[in-house]
Amino acid sequence: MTAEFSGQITLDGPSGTGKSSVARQVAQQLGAHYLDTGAMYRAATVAVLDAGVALDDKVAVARAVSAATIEVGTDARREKVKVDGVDVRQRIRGAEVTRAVSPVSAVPAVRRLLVARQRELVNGADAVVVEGRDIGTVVLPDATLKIYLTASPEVRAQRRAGQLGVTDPDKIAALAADLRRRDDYDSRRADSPLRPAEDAVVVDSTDLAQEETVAKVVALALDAVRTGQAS
Ligand SMILES: Nc1ncnc2c1ncn2[C@@H]1O[C@H](COP(=O)(O)OP(=O)(O)OP(=O)(O)O)[C@@H](O)[C@H]1O
Ligand SMILES: Nc1ccn([C@H]2C[C@H](O)[C@@H](COP(=O)(O)O)O2)c(=O)n1
Repeated sequence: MTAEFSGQITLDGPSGTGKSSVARQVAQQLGAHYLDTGAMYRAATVAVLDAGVALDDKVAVARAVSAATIEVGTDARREKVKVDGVDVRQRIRGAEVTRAVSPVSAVPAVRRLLVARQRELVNGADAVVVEGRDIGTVVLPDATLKIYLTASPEVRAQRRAGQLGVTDPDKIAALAADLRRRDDYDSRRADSPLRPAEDAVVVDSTDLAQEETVAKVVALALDAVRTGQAS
């Protein structure tokens, strides 16, 4: 563990670029807290699905999210995601939630609720790594270091296949289509679309091993603290 870092690191980027894996490891190496904001939108989606409301009924969607108690932890070594006291760590990664999360997260009232919660969770932490889609642009615009993580669509689909143990080429093609569909939705929405912050450092991990990506972000973070700026 390196104890030299204090401040906020944001890690945004498209689906399957490795944000969660990299952010968690960077946080562990820097002794920082870690917040997975995608898990918060996924937990909100569980609440919406369980309320049985139509995904295009924005008022009902926001009401369902507001009525639920969503708990997401910030310990980089122990994942905690609960909805109304129920552990949903596995459920939020399933196909039902993954299909519904983009429309739920595009509802402005849902974003207002969760962004406020995200700021509450990280403010006060001496060191924190926060990953998502709008962290550098909206949630923490004054962060110490902003990273925008990318990788080619082919590599992202292969990584997701490896994560799920999928080898059938047709299924890998379906995973690639799902990544494209989600990125398209997340980048085209009106409220807080996926895009790099103007002052973000773009890290292309296409040809990097995960440990190399982590090492690069850790080096940038320590450099940002030393020089007082991100790049
Ligand atoms: N160079 C690399 N950098 C980051 N992750 C990598 C790398 N190589 C392989 N991976 C793997 O890619 C997979 C996808 O990573 P992860 O789930 O962290 O992505 P993500 O961007 O958080 O995805 P999503 O936005 O869909 O939640 C993981 O199994 C991770 O270990
Ligand atoms: N800051 C964030 C984080 C996530 N989302 C939305 C868009 C994603 O498709 C979905 C799931 O995120 P993942 O777990 O795949 O990182 O949540 C968002 O809009 N803003």
